[in-house]
Amino acid sequence: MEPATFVLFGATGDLAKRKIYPALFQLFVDQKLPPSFSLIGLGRRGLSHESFQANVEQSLITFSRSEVKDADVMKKFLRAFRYHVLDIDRKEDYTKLLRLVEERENELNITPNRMFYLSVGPEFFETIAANIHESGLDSANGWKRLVIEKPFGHDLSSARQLNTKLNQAFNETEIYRIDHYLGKPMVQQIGHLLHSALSEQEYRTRKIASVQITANEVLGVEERAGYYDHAGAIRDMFQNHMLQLLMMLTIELPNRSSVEEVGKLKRNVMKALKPLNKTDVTHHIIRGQYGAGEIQGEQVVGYTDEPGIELGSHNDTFIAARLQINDPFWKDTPIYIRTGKRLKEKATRIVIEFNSEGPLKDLLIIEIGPNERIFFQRSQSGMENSDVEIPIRSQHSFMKEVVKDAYEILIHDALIGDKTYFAHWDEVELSWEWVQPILDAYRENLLPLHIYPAGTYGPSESDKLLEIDGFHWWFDAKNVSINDATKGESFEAQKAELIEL
Ligand SMILES: NC(=O)C1=CN([C@@H]2O[C@H](COP(=O)(O)OP(=O)(O)OC[C@H]3O[C@@H](n4cnc5c(N)ncnc54)[C@H](OP(=O)(O)O)[C@@H]3O)[C@@H](O)[C@H]2O)C=CC1
Ligand SMILES: O=C1O[C@H](COP(=O)(O)O)[C@@H](O)[C@H](O)[C@H]1O
Repeated sequence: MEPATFVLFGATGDLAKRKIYPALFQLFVDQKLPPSFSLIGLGRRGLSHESFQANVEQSLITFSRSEVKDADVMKKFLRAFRYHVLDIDRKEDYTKLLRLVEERENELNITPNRMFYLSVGPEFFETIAANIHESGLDSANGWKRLVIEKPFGHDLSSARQLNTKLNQAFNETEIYRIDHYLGKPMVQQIGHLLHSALSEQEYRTRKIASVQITANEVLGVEERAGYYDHAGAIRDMFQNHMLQLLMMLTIELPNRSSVEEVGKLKRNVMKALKPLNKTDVTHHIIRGQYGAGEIQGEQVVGYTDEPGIELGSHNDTFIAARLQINDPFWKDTPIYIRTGKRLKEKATRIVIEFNSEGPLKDLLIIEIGPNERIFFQRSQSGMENSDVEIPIRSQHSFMKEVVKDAYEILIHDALIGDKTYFAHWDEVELSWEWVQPILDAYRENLLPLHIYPAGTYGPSESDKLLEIDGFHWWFDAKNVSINDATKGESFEAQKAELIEL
């Protein structure tokens, strides 16, 4: 791996502490960082190199998943860390930063490969990219990469404008847009797993009746009111993570696919998605907001009583949607997506329901979080019994190894220059295009805002969205719980057999 300098904007922030430092440390322990690695942390607050290193150490002690918490190993890792005071708007701070970066490159005798990681609010992305360019930080004789956190824009036009600005300093091949769902090991495999799991016959005869993609959260808005109250579930989760899950599920990736192939396949899915207009939205989208309720035995306040939330806010904390992909394979299969905060349980999962006569349904279940697994199950709606799980034995490493954190995978990919599991501009733009009529309908209040009690599965209208098509959400406690699986029949063809992928 080539040597590199990791220039981290927002080095004193929450994401850096909880995710970026632990991921880098794990890569260090696994010997997956470049041998000559240097990190320069940036922020406004004045810190010495030593106190910065001490803060990073503290975050490793609190958040690292590594079993190695040995003081000597940490010290060795922390030796690579320096801190520099920088105000994003002050051009002279970038000139000083350039000097420090060059000094470190000379000390370590490394090629000036520079990775600029923007772990700061999105309002700063344009300014930082422009100042990097003007200061000459981007013009050394090595590679340069820009890693940016979400959200990428606030709507279609702001996303386009942001992209144009970033392109003045970095070209598309140098921009790495993080969507941490794309770093989840199961998500990287889902298209492949789905297509391998379906037998040839099922695949050809198109027996899939429906697809459900769920990302339920127990957490509320927490300390992020300022951001979330202007984003809502639609921008925070749906436009990015949920549509990425849809793309990853419905493309079939050849084994060694290039970044261009992946981008093209994902683009095709988004282009085939039947567009909504403002008036269709009412039939396809359910908007919700949590009220007060009980979560895991504790009373919690409603969204509008959360600290920092605007009085009478109409912001959405839940969205459910019915989508349709107009391509030969998926055209008759409704796809339902839902995500929300303050729901009964944390669960990110995909359920594929197969066509069948009678009450027993054959399901393929792909659990993405909190645990990762994939299995077939025969289930009966509304009953406490459902049947034998047929786990799918996979050769894929994630089934055998400790599951890696998405940030470990994505930071490593960025360091080696692999953009496969980053959001490409075309698909980001197409996602905003699809979502824009919903944003318009929200703004014009064309869609009711359903208040749901915290600790439930969202507004009952989200159930009706499926009921009119003859379906229901699987595995809500009122239907069948995955954990309550008991004995019964299993898929005839796969009975008692593990399925090898
Ligand atoms: N936290 C999370 O779980 C997630 C965050 N994100 C995204 O990551 C990014 C960072 O979020 P998070 O870490 O939570 O934010 P925080 O508010 O915790 O941190 C913001 C960071 O930006 C720095 N900063 C703010 N203003 C300036 C300025 N004018 N000049 C220089 N530095 C500045 C702060 O440093 P200082 O105060 O020292 O100036 C601080 O290090 C955001 O884009 C967010 O949307 C994405 C997914 C999850
Ligand atoms: O990006 C975000 O994701 C988290 C949910 O991520 P997960 O990996 O725990 O499923 C969400 O809580 C947050 O609001 C959002 O910004």
